Amino acid sequence: METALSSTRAIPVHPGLPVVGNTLSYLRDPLAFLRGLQQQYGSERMVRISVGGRLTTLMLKPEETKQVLQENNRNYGRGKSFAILREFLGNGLLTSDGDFWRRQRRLAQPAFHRQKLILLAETMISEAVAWAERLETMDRQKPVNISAATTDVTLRIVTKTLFGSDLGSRSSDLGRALSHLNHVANNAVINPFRLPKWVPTPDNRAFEKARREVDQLIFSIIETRQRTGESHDDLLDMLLRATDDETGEGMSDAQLRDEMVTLFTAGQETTATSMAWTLYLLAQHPDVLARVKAEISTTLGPRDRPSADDLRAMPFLSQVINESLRLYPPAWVMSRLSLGPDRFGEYMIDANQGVLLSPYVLHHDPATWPKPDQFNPDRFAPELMKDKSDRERHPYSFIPFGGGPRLCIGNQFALMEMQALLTVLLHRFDLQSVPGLHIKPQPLITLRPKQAVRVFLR
Ligand code: HEM
Repeated sequence: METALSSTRAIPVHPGLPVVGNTLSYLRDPLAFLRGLQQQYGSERMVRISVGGRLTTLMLKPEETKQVLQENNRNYGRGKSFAILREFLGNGLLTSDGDFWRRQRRLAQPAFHRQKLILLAETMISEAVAWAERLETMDRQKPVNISAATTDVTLRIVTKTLFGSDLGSRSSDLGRALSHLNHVANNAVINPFRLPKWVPTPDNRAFEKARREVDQLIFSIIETRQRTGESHDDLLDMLLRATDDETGEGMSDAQLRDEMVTLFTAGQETTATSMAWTLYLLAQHPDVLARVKAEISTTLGPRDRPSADDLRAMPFLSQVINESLRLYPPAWVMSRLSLGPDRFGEYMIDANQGVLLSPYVLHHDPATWPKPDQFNPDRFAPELMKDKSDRERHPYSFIPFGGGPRLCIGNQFALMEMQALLTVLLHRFDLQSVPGLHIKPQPLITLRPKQAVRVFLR
């Protein structure tokens, strides 16, 4: 014990201003701030920063990130930063912790197995085709707002794959109500002056109204399903029928509501944003675009509509998606709270400490990713998966979907959706950039393009 203590070294602390610490630098430009820390403290592997009155340890390397997310994951909980999300997601997979989370994850996991996802692939492909047809009716001389277009199509896909296609007019009501709730919640999360939810501010009232509307719709859909007993190939059905192997119990209606809203929220904006970034990058890199289009053409041959098998048979398309997720990971930071002490070599993190993990920082580490700002999908070619010293890249140097037991449950879903949309769109259209358009990332809850992405579809 004595040896362990004597070999402990203090984690470096980034100097800041009295009282506010590093809050202003962080708020001014979070991405530049985090990358600056990586440059300055990378060799120390972690650094302490003080943001919003709380000391947090930022992990700068894959090994320590892996320890938090995987090796010692039971030592880390969600912490306070998830409180606002919990207000509208309830106690769903994203916001719950401990044994409750473990049970929910066990129940939900089978719905995301590969074979089950294949059933959803057909819905994704049909929606992709309908999307391309809608885009075909637009004026080709004008640039298309691709951010709005990807929001629209991902909303349709997530509503259909979660709640099925038998909703009729309730489908668009539900899509609208959920995205409204999402929008209101986004504002709440980024508003530092938000008053407690019991104060009837316009924002709080809008939030309550949106939540009531979503709840009414979801509970009525669940009730119809239970009453008719009809079977559907959608996620709601899979979750309705899920029972815990250990206890034989299923989910309550309230829990189902929380999981459905969670899946919708976690799955829609992330995928829409990644799609917009990918199309932006492709429009800026005609050489890469030509290679993807050639791969799609060879795979599809004379067919217009891809099959689920086609989607998995295009390695270069997957490389492009990975490289886009590397440059612009929608979940750019993830936070945790330590439950007990944890040792990292010479460093010690005590109980009750904030820990920040950042896919964005890891994805831009020049030690692993030479010229990290360059878009180069060949980095993901199997023979090139090496770091600067020609070693295999550490698996945690690329974590757009997180890692360990809390790895994104929808990762395969999201990749399949992106593959379907990109395949159909790029097969039908030629993509061209709008001259002079250079878009910076804006780190909100997700890492969004700062302005709408516009491209020519010809
Ligand atoms: C490009 C798209 C996506 C990205 C980049 C992404 C990223 C992530 C990340 C990084 C986490 C881990 C968060 C943490 O550990 O703190 C996560 C968790 C989660 N994601 Fe995704 N996600 C995407 C799409 C989806 C989709 C399509 C769904 C559902 C249909 C989904 C559902 C979830 C859920 C439920 C969790 C919580 C899992 C748990 O803690 O057990 N995500 N996602």
